[in-house]
Amino acid sequence: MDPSALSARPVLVLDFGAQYVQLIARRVRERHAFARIVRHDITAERVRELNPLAIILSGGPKSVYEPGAPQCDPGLFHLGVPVLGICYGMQLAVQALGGKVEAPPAREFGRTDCHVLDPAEPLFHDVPRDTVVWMSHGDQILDAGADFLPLAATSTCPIAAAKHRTMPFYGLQFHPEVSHTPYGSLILGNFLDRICANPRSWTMEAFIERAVEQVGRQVGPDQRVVCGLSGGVDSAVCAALLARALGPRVVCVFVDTGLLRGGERADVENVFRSHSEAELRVIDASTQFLKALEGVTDPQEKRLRIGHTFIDVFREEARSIPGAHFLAQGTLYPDVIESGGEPDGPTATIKIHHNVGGLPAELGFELIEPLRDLFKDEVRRLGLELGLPDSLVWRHPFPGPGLAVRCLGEVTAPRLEVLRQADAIFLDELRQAGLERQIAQAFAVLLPVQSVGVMGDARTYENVIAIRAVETEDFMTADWSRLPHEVLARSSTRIINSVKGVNRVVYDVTSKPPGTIEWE
Ligand SMILES: Nc1ncnc2c1ncn2[C@@H]1O[C@H](COP(=O)(O)OP(=O)(O)OP(=O)(O)O)[C@@H](O)[C@H]1O
Ligand SMILES: O=c1[nH]c(=O)c2[nH+]cn([C@@H]3O[C@H](COP(=O)(O)O)[C@@H](O)[C@H]3O)c2[nH]1
Ligand SMILES: NC(=O)CC[C@H](N)C(=O)O
Ligand SMILES: [Mg+2]
Repeated sequence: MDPSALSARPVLVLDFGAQYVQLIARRVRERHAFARIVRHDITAERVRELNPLAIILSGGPKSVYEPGAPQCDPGLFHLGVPVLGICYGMQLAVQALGGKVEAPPAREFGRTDCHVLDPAEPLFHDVPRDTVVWMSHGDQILDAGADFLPLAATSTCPIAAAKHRTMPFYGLQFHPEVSHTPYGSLILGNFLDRICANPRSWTMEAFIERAVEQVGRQVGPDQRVVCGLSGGVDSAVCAALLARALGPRVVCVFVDTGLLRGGERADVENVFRSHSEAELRVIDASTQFLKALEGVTDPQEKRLRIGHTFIDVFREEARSIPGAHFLAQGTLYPDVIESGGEPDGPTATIKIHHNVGGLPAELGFELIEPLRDLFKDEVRRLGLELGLPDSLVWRHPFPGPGLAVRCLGEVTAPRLEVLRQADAIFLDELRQAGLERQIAQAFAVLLPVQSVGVMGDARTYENVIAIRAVETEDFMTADWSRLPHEVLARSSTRIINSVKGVNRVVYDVTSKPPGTIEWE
């Protein structure tokens, strides 16, 4: 299925390496326009094919005049599509269109007072003339040339915003996407609504309609869909959408990988049967997964093998489902971006998500991934819209590769058991402290190192468990939770006292970035 077929005309966000490029995409979506992040060197020809509503050029760490600084196809400026350049993006466009960019003596970082020059300018509609913006730049536009009209200024940056006099190009030296620019979201909204005539069609109701129609068209009346169901919110929402489109032609398959948490299998069965009438098959493939992981310690290799084993299991099961040509998965936008290698997507591979980069070349199925364009918070809103219970919609995510990517080093049954016990205790402590909803995801990790301890007057040399709790909405960025010390203390004591083979517990205080949520 064409991944963008379900979506409205996109706002393409060209990624020049900005730390929070996803934030731009999310802000655009909050304004009911469909944002897609693409590589900075996407060709003007490809952009024309994608028929975008607008183009946004992101910020970036380089200086536009440096050799090797990332460029964009200059043809973009002549497509007649409105372009908004943010920081690096503005500097790049102004340089490409005849202006001059340099590093002035004073750099600007953080909150800055900004003066809007013309209150009638649509980009600044309803924005106070004197406002605060968030700056983060060492370079700025020294001379925009005769073709640009300055729109705003700060005390050291005379061209804090500008527009081209004849082409639909707008530039902002400051960052409208961060919450420290109080009117930033409004400015982005003005760009979309007043300059791009945004039809505001990116809503979850409209999404459901389009998705149901698209899936109904794709799957013939005698064909059936195998839907990988994990108990997580993504696959539950995916299954609910498919059930709406196809009724009993959806068969949900839950795979017990042997990499699940304690009690997970029974939980998933209970929850699913209580809210869905679709068929559910539960398959125990734990031996197969453990065998595939034997001797493997490299994180990417683990993910690849897990992705392949999932497909083997789905294929085997599909043999007993007549007309099962399709495999549906609850793949989300972050899974796709982080796996890298998407045709138009940004290039860096962070990790191979088992359900994207981990798939074998010969799948044997046509994939259906109706959530492939959505962020997690959007999937949750979709779930609520589809009538799924709160308890399911707000479940913490659990990755398909499961405990395998939290069992650092080799994955063996005894090591998994140590991890499973420690994880259950930590989650139980969080539940008892009433912290579950405020935390986005929490888990234990078994490290491949041993440390010295003393227990009952005797020396020990045993495993280390790391515990991790993070807060985030979209799982693209995250901060570690400031858990109360008592909760950490109780978790640590209980884990060491009751899990055999563990003598030390540490708490992970790394945000994302620079860390990722999982350790592998
Ligand atoms: N144990 C499993 N059995 C069958 N399919 C699975 C299993 N684990 C993962 N999948 C498939 O892989 C997809 C991606 O997994 P992922 O963990 O990202 O999503 P999820 O489990 O649906 O939601 P969440 O992110 O909330 O855990 C799932 O939507 C599902 O289709
Ligand atoms: O189904 C999945 N297959 C995977 O291969 C995978 N890797 C990470 N995750 C989950 O994605 C979110 C972001 O995780 P990271 O910050 O570790 O990339 C977190 O919620 C992770 O648990 C995965 N889910
Ligand atoms: N945040 C940015 O985009 C910075 C752009 C450029 N590197 C500068 O310092 O001005
Ligand atoms: Mg999951």
